[in-house]
Amino acid sequence: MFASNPTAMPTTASTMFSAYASFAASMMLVRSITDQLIPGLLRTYISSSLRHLFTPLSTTLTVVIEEYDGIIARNEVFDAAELYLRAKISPLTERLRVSKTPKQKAISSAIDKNQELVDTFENMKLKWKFVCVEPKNGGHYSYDKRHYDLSFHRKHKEKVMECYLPYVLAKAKAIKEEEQFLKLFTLDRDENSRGSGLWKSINLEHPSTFDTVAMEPEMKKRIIEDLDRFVRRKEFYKKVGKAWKRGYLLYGPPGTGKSSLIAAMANYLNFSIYDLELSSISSNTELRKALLSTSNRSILVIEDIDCSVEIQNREAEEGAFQSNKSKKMLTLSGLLNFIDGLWSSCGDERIIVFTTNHKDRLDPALLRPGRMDMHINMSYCTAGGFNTLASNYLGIHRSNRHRLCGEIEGLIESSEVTPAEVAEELMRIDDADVALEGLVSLLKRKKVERNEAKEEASNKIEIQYVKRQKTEPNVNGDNQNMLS
Ligand SMILES: Nc1ncnc2c1ncn2[C@@H]1O[C@H](COP(=O)(O)OP(=O)(O)OP(=O)(O)O)[C@@H](O)[C@H]1O
Ligand SMILES: [Mg+2]
Repeated sequence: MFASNPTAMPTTASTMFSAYASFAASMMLVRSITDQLIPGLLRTYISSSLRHLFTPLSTTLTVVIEEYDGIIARNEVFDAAELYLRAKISPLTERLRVSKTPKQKAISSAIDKNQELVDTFENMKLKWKFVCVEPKNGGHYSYDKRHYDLSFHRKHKEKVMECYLPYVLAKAKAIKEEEQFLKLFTLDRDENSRGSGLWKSINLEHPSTFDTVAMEPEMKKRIIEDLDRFVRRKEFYKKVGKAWKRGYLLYGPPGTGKSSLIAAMANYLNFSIYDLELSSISSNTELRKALLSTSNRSILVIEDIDCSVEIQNREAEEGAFQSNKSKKMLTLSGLLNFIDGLWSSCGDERIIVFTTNHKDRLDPALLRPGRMDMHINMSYCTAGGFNTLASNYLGIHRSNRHRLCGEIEGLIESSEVTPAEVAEELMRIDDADVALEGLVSLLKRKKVERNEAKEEASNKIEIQYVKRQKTEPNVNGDNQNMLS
């Protein structure tokens, strides 16, 4: 077409040059306008996003498994990974953390921070990395933030989420059951309310079991049956719309086995213990946080509830409400509300145990029927309790009954001796004759002391009565004089 019209060429070329010149000029204009209108940062973002569009997507997907879900609740996947990975350590790992508790049969190891290991599952390759981030000065956290990075080919995403992670959880559960790793949790706090406020744990190594706790066999049987019924009745609790929880109040003098019984319950049920010291908590909000972050299948223990001054009784609480401190203070109603209300909606298979040396000092609201399902009196040592201790400490059973057992059984209940005192006496020496003779003299001494104390107390009452009679002649109820 061009060839057939030679005159057209110069016109076309000049048109092209002028078109190019005007295009270049417009581009420069656009550029200078964008430079002026779009700030530098946004420009960089747009250009990096555009670049990203044209670079191929990485084939690796990394899942982050943090130790805490939010700030307070433990992430069960993290705990499971910790257990699961112990069995996966390869000879190439460069740094390990090792530990062993008396109850563990073997040394257990875990990868140290920034170490990696590779696992395979159904032809998938999975890379684990343990990461610890130290707290920054002035940051939100005062403790190491720990997490695992789990990396794999992104095409396996569904399989990892639906098969591999559930497999890790199931494996960890099996390892835990096999090792009977019960935990004892306490709040990470000091008396100035410092610390992370999170639960920290050690392995619960308390050797107490229902076989070793000295108490009346009938009472022991009732407790075991109660616990059995509780764990069996998941469906029942659901059907009647009640929270799957059970409360026990253990009361009795020091050294009668309250803490030993709690450990026996934990060992029997395979439940971890959360030991909550109310004095380390300063507000209802903190209490809520602490309780919400406990796990299922656990026993929450609040010892010496009568000593927790702030929550002792409602009057004190009402008084406090008038002061500015009220908002910060831990209140009895905060505690009770939690037990009754919030607790109902937060998890399953929870046991709560209160202990006290003085049941009579507790607020009636705490003792109301329905609040604590079972009140257990941990009394001074009974004949039944003595037989358990004699069997545990000296190997004395019905078949090889010792000649002093009868005398001890006759003396023990009137001596008001605690199982702790009996245990101490029996542990003193290996020789059963000497140990039991020692116990007989302890019981006799205690009995005399007790009678003397009783006599002294009744004398005191008599003296007071006589004194009052002298000052108020009508103290015996004879008010004839007043009437006349
Ligand atoms: N009923 C019991 N059966 C077996 N051992 C016991 C019993 N009571 C006490 N003991 C022995 O005495 C020690 C102290 O008992 P424990 O701590 O269980 O008493 P407690 O009632 O919790 O006391 P406190 O009120 O001071 O907390 C235990 O380690 C255990 O050896
Ligand atoms: Mg105790």
